[in-house]
Amino acid sequence: MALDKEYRKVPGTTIFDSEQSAKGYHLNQFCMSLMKAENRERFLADEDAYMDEWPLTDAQKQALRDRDLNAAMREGGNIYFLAKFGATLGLSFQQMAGSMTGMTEQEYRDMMVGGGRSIAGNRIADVAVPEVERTEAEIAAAQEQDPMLDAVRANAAADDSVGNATITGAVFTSHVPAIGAALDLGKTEEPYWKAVFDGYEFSKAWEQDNLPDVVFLVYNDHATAFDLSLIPTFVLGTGAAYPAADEGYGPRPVPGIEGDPDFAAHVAHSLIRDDFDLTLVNEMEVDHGLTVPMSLMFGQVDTWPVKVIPFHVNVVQYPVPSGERCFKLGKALRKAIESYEKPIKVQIWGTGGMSHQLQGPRAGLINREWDNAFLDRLIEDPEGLSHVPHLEYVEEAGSEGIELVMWFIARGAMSDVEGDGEIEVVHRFYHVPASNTAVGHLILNNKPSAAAAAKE
Ligand SMILES: O=C(O)c1ccc(O)c(O)c1
Repeated sequence: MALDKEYRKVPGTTIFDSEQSAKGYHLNQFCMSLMKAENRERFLADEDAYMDEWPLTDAQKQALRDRDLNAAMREGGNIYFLAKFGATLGLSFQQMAGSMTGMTEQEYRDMMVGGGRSIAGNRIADVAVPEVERTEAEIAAAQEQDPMLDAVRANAAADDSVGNATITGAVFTSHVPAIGAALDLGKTEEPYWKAVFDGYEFSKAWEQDNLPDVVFLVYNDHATAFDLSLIPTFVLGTGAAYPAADEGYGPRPVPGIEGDPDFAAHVAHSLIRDDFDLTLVNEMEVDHGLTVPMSLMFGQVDTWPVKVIPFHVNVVQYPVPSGERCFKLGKALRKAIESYEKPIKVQIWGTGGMSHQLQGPRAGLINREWDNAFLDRLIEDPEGLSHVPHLEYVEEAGSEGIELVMWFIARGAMSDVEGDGEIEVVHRFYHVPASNTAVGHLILNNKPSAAAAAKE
């Protein structure tokens, strides 16, 4: 079922949602650049030359040249960003707002002094014209004017296939950086590393046979994209591309990640409406937390064969989210994915863990028994396991073992959780050590019941 966007019907109003944001991304970032005095000077000295430095569309540039804020908003501009442009031109916020109303500056000011625009006549019902009363030409003209439908039309034109997205499986794996280094430096045949990579031979073959269109990849950033200046709990990547980060040893020699902005925007709408207050990010570099699982599952390739939606969870600075919260998020994620009206196949990956402690006198802690009990319960009793408190992870699985809470997002999205399907354990692997860490790996096939599959 498509998400309702009734807000598009409010007269004289453009709601800045993910679709508009994607459309106006460069326009808004261009406006942001005008926050610097030096850039304002360069813009005012030669507007076209400065605009040409940005990947703006002709329509966006023309809107700016015309000082037409309505047109700029149709092209994806947001008023708070456009206000930087207006300020550069010396306009007050009242002048900017008034310029969009068809009134003179004086008329607008007088209206505001007189109590502002009345709500009477400005509700949805006041402007809704019954379709039958409009000629086809009028309808076509109105649709042409409706910028909010552009993204929808573009999607429809690009894809005429029918059916909804399906979750085909879940992959759980550690994401130790040294595994990436071993691959990149050609050490996979060394006995120490062979024992690790052998556990993924089956996985690579399985992944090729069960290639999804998109991987929803849950991981934690390790002080790479997010340092202490910004500590979001949950981050959803809504961008088009994510380069591999330089974590201090030079960037890994792996391809960049291609995102899926349209699908990610849909997931964002659905999850946020279900009260998961996500941070959305359009530009970020991704570290070993994301690239090592990709290498383990796809090997060394020139291009990754799937699109990826990165999903970061803060497990670095406490308070970090609980297993329960992540499990509930997984359930909401299933709803979000299965309501996406394109017949794409999606895998959800949970990464991080298993037991490891990278700090202090207890560094090197490994708890095989706890790890294997975790894997057993993740399969059989994920709901019960999700109630394990943070302290148990830290005490039993080491301070960095807390990464395991992320696995619940993938597990919560499996059909058996809601009782309308089953999972099948396809592969399980456990090995100690990889650097300071116990490596755990699990692959689950997701098998929704026939009734649940038909509903999708
Ligand atoms: O075992 C390690 O070396 C190691 C280092 C950094 C990580 O983020 C990690 O998960 C493991």
